[in-house]
Amino acid sequence: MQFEKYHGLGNDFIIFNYKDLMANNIKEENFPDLAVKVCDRHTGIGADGMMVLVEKEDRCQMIFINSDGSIVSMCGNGIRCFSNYIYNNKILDGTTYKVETLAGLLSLDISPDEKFNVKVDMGKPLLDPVSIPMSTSKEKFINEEIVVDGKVYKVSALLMGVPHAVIFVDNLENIDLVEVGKTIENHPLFPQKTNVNFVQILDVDEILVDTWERGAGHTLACGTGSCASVVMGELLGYLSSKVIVHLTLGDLIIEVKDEVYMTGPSEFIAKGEYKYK
Ligand SMILES: N[C@H](CCC[C@H](N)C(=O)O)C(=O)O
Repeated sequence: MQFEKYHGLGNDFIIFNYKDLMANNIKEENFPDLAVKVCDRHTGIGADGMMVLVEKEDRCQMIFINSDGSIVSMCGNGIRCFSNYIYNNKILDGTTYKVETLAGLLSLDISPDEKFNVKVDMGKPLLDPVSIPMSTSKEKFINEEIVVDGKVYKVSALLMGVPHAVIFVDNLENIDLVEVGKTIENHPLFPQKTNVNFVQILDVDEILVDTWERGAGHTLACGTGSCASVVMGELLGYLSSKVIVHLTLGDLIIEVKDEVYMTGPSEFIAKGEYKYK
């Protein structure tokens, strides 16, 4: 099957077209197994996740699957890569794309410059535990304490398309991201697990974010996680409503208005033929 590989600030994805998968007799029930195999960085192509594009009348649908095979509703860096694929393959016209996801219908404004910057309306965050979801009787879960290996972490949780836990720290270098991230990802408070974002504030409009992703592990960037971090920082009075998020390979601009807007680049890496066994 024909694939294309893209990355959004190092968060990398393999994209297939649904029609091509069907033509190769790949059933939807095989998508999770295909994702695990194609995302393997030794025996596959290698990626943090896989996306399948379904062409529709005036929009496209994005099916997103983590590298562990879990199907989830949304991916911020992924949807910018997805729009790059749409543009390159001339699937939709114009420079505003509508993309259907399990988190809802999203609107993307593309500027096909050399960095292919895209502004995505990421929708509204949800803070009620039922929506996230969380197993707690609290009305909101903000700056609540979770103990990991004897250390107390102040955790704030929200749904930004997908579940996110946000932890503000003095210095990212002092955090055992893998250990703490993995523990909170799988904490009983999160019945569908969660992504975990560690945030270091540089200024009211400038932060560093490092993310342990549900179903994908430590990634170089997380778009929904960057949005979640700014939403929570603004809510707590730490941040302004427009923030530069510094990630390993570059920056995202996050604006919290009526909805949350994310602007950032994506890059085509390769295309080719993948043999699914
Ligand atoms: N990397 C993605 C997040 C994927 C979310 C996925 N890890 C999950 O919620 O299970 C992003 O840029 O928003």
